Amino acid sequence: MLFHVRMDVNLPASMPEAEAAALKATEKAQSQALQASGQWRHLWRIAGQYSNISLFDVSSIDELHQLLSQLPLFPYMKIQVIPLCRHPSSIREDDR
Ligand SMILES: O=C(O)CC1=CCC(=O)O1
Repeated sequence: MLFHVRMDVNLPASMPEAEAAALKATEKAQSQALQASGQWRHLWRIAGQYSNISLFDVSSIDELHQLLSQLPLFPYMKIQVIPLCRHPSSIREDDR
C-alpha cells in the first residue's frame, strides 16, 4: 500500500542545539534504514520549509502509523497522510 505523507517539523526554540542535533541524526539514520528496506520509498524536502514529502510503501495503515510514531522527531511533527491507489492510466508497474 502506498501513502503520500507530508511532515512539518517544528522544534521548540527552547530546545538546546545539541539535543536538536542528536534528534536529527537519529531521525536521519532511522529514515535511511527505512529507505534501504523499501518502506520509505521517496523523501523530498519542500523548498523553503522545514517539511518533507515522502512516499511510504507498507502493508497496512497500522504499519505506517507504527513506523511514523517511532520516528525521533514524531513529537515535533504535524503529519498528513494521503492513501494512494493505482490510477488506471498509469504506465508505471510499481505504482501500487
Ligand atoms: O528534515 C525532515 O524533514 C525530517 C526528516 C525526515 C527524515 C529525516 O531524516 O528528517
